[in-house]
Amino acid sequence: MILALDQGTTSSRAIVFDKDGNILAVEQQEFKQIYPQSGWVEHDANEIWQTQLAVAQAVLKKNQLSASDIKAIGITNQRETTVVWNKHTGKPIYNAIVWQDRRTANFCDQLKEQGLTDYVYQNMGLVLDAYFSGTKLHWILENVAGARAAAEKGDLLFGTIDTWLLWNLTGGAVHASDYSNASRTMLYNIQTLEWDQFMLDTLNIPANLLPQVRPSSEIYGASTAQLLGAAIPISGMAGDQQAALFGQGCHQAGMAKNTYGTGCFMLMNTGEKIIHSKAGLLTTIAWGIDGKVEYALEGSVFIAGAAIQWLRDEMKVLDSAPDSEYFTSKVSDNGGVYVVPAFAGLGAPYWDMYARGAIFGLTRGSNKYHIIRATLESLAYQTRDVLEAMEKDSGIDLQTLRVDGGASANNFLMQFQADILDTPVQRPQIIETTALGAAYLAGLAVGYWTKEEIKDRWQLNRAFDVQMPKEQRNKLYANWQKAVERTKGWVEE
Ligand SMILES: Nc1ncnc2c1ncn2[C@@H]1O[C@H](COP(=O)(O)OP(=O)(O)O)[C@@H](O)[C@H]1O
Ligand SMILES: O=P(O)(O)OC[C@H](O)CO
Repeated sequence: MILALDQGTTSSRAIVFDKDGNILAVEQQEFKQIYPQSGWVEHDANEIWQTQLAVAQAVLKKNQLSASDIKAIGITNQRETTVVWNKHTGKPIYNAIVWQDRRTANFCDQLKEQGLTDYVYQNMGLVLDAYFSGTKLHWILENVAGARAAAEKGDLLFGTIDTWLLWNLTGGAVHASDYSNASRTMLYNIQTLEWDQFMLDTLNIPANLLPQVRPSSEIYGASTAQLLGAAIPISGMAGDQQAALFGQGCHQAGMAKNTYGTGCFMLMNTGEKIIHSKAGLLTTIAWGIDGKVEYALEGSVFIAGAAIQWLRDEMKVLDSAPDSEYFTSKVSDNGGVYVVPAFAGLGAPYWDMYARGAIFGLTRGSNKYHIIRATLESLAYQTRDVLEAMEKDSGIDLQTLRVDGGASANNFLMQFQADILDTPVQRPQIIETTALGAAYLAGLAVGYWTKEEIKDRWQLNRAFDVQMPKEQRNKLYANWQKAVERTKGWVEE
């Protein structure tokens, strides 16, 4: 069996997979979202580690498994989220700054004014945006008392969540990341496969903070014996979206998947080729395996399932996210209502750090069901924005879209998605493909699986074919585009 640790934006999960890639057991714990100011999002890095450890321990205990049943551990994680800790005490010096956090937007603008946009695009494959780790790390060094001096003395370590978990699991013995996570820092050169000295100098980041970057499937170290009962090799690591691409079996260039979690992330495998987007996508490292690095094009949508959580937690119009499907069926259409959930600005393909969320088209007859429906629909429209960019950049007309992630369980959403894209949608048996991908990467490295064995494992759960007439699709999407335009540049700083 393989144990996958899936550290997401809103919860930590531990999933045990058997040799056939089936889920044997799952444990999950949500943790605190911290919003210290408008546009800021933080996590307590200790709580991330504690919840992740607790679910790993619980999944073994509740299922009468022992460490010797587990051949390897794979780690997959929310990407970009930035932790800095003291390497002697193991204590974070500040909360983890989450990928959705916009506090460095102004600093990004200054970097743009210095003419860095093209450098970042060519060498990091990224858009110069507050999304990525580099400016978050810079902020911590500049703003946390004593941080700069401690960094210069060599007392601090930086990591994205993969690195933080690996360091804790190995009792501080291993400070490493994998190619896929490193490519999201805006500090890692995806052409030379090295930390980029020019970016480090520009952001004033001492190189001694940085983890070693290693392949996504190899033995990094072992968990310390007291954590899970005995030492277990940790042999797979990848950012959650790249892990999902792997878990969806998109191992060949031209294959793509879309994950509906907190955000929505569409990735297309482009093989060993770096394709620089002209349509607002990112170029990222998919994984490094067997001495070879492969790349992907990515469309990152910041708010997707999080908008449904917002309906549940802030608007209090839902008791649970799955209820959104039932409530949506209470109205026959969106009643002209459009929700643009630009709560953290807009990601691909717009890249507007100053956009904010809005509801359009309200009339006296609008009710909560329309708003719930319009919120679900917004996930599908955002996906179309990204798919159009993907098709332009790759020159590939996608015949079907493979989907996964929590919100892909929503049948209304998946049908609407196929209709709005005018492309059939395929949902696999296992929608926990992020964890599955991490398990595959870990299992490959310890010889639990061969590449051949995992190649054709993908199984269809349900296909959603296009049913909507063209005129209706065009009208809905045109209104969406109009709504998006009106949210842009809302915050003036
Ligand atoms: N049936 C559903 N319909 C709509 N949204 C859902 C449904 N189930 C879960 N979600 C949303 O999906 C997200 C959880 O998906 P998950 O893949 O676990 O995300 P993450 O890994 O980002 O934490 C939540 O934001 C939740 O609101
Ligand atoms: O937590 P998730 O699964 O929504 O993923 C977050 C992404 O990795 C952010 O880039």
